[in-house]
Amino acid sequence: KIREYNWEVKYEYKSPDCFRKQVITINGLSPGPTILAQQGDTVIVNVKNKLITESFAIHWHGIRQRGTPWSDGTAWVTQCPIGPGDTVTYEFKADRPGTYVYHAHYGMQRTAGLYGSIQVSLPDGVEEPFAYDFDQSILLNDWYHQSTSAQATGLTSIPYMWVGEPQSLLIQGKGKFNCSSVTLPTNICNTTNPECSPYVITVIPGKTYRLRIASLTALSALSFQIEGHKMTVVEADGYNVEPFEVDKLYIYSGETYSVIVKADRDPSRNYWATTNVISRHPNTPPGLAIFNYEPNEPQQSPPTVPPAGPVWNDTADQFAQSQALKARQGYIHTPPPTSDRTLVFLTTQNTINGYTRWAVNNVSLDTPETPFLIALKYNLPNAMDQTPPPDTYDSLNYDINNVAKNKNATSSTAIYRLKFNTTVDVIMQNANTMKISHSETHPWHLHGHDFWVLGNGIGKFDLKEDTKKFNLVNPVMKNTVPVFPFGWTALRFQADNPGVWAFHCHLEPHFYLGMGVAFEAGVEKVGKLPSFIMGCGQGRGL
Ligand SMILES: O=C1O[C@H]([C@@H](O)CO)C(O)=C1O
Repeated sequence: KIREYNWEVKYEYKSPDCFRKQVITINGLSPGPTILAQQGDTVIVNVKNKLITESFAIHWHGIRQRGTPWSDGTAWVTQCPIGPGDTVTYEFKADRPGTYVYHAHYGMQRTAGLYGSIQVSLPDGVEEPFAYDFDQSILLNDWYHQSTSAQATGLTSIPYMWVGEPQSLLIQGKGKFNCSSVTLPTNICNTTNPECSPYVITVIPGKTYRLRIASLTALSALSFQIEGHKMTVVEADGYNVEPFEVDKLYIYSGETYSVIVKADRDPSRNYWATTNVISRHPNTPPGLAIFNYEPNEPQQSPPTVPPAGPVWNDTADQFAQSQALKARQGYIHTPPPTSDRTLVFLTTQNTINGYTRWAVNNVSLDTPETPFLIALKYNLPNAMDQTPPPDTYDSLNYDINNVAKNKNATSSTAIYRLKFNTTVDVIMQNANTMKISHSETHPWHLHGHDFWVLGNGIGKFDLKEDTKKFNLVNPVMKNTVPVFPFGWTALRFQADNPGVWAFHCHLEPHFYLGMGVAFEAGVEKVGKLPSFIMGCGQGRGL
């Protein structure tokens, strides 16, 4: 079947957390419309850019884009940004069931509100291995009052102006900023504005719910919980996982989970659904929604105080959830037993000519003038740097637990070229930032593929010993995975999707500052590129 959507993208004033701000909307909405498809459907999205003076690109996060690498929507990797006034058509196959998202992928534009959910259901007659009565998408986000361009300008200025912690957390686009903490006229900040009434999840007593929870935060790692209710995790990034019960779900930017919740508590009252910042020292109040039992008043505040979130820096507990994720029996995709190439990626915070950047093996990714897919498909060698970035780092001499002696890095538009159909291991190694005794959690997202998560640990990855401990029996497959402070995460994937694909930290400021790479495989097999991606650099007129 074909699922066709017509979208207009434009700025509107919105007050998602009671503070009025210019927000990028789709058909007047942020979050935008949910894309609903069935496995095997073709999704067509006609998007008109009505931003007047700004371009964009939209990434379909978790959709592999097999056969349509030009529809991946990643500015400078798979396409030129779409200019004001243009209408373009993204077309792709929803080839796997599961929970996915879409979002802007140009500069830090995701932070302006251009995002939404994608639900891909199973074909008729095929059943999930878990039962539920109703299905609902819940998008979690963090929210800044400063505009995207002001944030981006600060990050690329000398001195560096860090974006800081977000002002609020949004649950399905709704949050509550404490307007009385600032002196602003009530037309700019007003907590009684109905636009920022809490999001309500309405349930029927006794029924079972599948909540499809996704995080598209700019910066924050989150925990999510529903007061008094246990949640059973059943899906992660489109794959069935061996069910496990939690009272709070840790979720990192770019991840999606399905949890099963039973509405089996005292139905005479409502409950809080809350989200809290974890992994970074929080300076953002929790996000609150109402878990409403019918027929209680939806907006009726629960009689209790919202449950406290988990301790923000309990890395062991966060790590434990990652360890608990296993492929579900009967749904295991067994990884190849060995890999053809191993990339060891040390990720660091650096300076380049006085600017703060992030780098992989000391190379910070620069944006080319001609998107990689166009440059490689048309063999335009002077469109990008040709010196291959390094496969590994000097692990013998690099101390991941201390600030680097030499903080300098280089920047480059060179990418990794993988042999088509080979198996590639990527070891993500986290290190100390430029601040003493400080390392952050980074969620890494791979475009165009899902990867097996073979293992993770705290400390420096030991190529000999840790490789032996890889889980080759029932590793979960994902498209986004956290790498914990001072820790490592090992991934394996098959370079079997012709195209050029970004692999990057999903935190907006970090990718913007170069924390990513691009992988090419089988680009000669890519079909004719559509003209809508070609409007910049050497792609013009080809
Ligand atoms: O990229 C970052 O910069 C700041 C800090 O390291 C310097 O201000 C921070 O917390 C980041 O994640």
